[in-house]
Amino acid sequence: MLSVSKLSFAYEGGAQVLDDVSFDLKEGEIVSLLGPSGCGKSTILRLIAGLIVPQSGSMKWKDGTTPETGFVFQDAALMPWATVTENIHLPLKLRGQELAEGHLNRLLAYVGLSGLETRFPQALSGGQQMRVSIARALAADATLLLMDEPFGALDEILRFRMNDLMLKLKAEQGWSGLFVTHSIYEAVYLSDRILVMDTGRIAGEVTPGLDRSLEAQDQRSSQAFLDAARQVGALLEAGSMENA
Ligand SMILES: Nc1ncnc2c1ncn2[C@@H]1O[C@H](COP(=O)(O)OP(=O)(O)OP(=O)(O)O)[C@@H](O)[C@H]1O
Repeated sequence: MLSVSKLSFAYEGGAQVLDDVSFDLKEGEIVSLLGPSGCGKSTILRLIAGLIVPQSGSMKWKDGTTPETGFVFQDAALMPWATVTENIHLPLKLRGQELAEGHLNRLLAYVGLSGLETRFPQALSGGQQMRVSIARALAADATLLLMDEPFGALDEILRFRMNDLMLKLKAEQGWSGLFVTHSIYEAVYLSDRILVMDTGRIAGEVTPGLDRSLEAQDQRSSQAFLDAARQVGALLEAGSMENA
């Protein structure tokens, strides 16, 4: 779906943030970017979203066309004056498009928000707000989701539930995702591949290869899970030793 090659980037007047970053994202894959604070994870998402432009390197989309992209951020970033339905609708409305009622209802059911259509964000829990944010990202039939620590502010139980929801949605809808997280366990559970970053570069790649036919609990306690977590930990540790 996307081939990123030798991407280098520095913010204006600042030091080099990314140095020669290359990776691929295949269709239907969730790839996580994991690494220490300030290593450049969000910058990669911003480059892919086209919000900033690299000084060198290339990003090539399959067939040469940018896919329909949805964004999910750490803060659900909902409009406080708009209901659940209106918030989900908003990005499409801004583009002059309507969301068919059947599609809206399906999305609400997917993310478990049926019955809360007329609620305002302040009357929703953190997890419910995040689910509105996910439904909003999916409303335009996104084929790529760019997610920047979407569950960082949630407690662990809710985070597990949201991780399961993402896997269910991905299995049903087939989008691809680039996912920034600080959590090794979340990355291992959610990802087809994990790109472990060091300052401005990709230090290594881990492929968890979990057996998705197992129950969530069994996946999380499987040998494959533990091995992947250990590999990610070792790559992070090696990076931090190098920078010490
Ligand atoms: N708008 C900006 N102008 C100048 N420097 C910036 C800007 N945004 C980020 N940076 C710097 O670029 C580097 C990478 O930032 P980035 O947000 O990509 O890191 P990150 O890995 O996502 O960090 P975190 O995990 O803390 O969110 C950091 O040193 C940061 O201070």
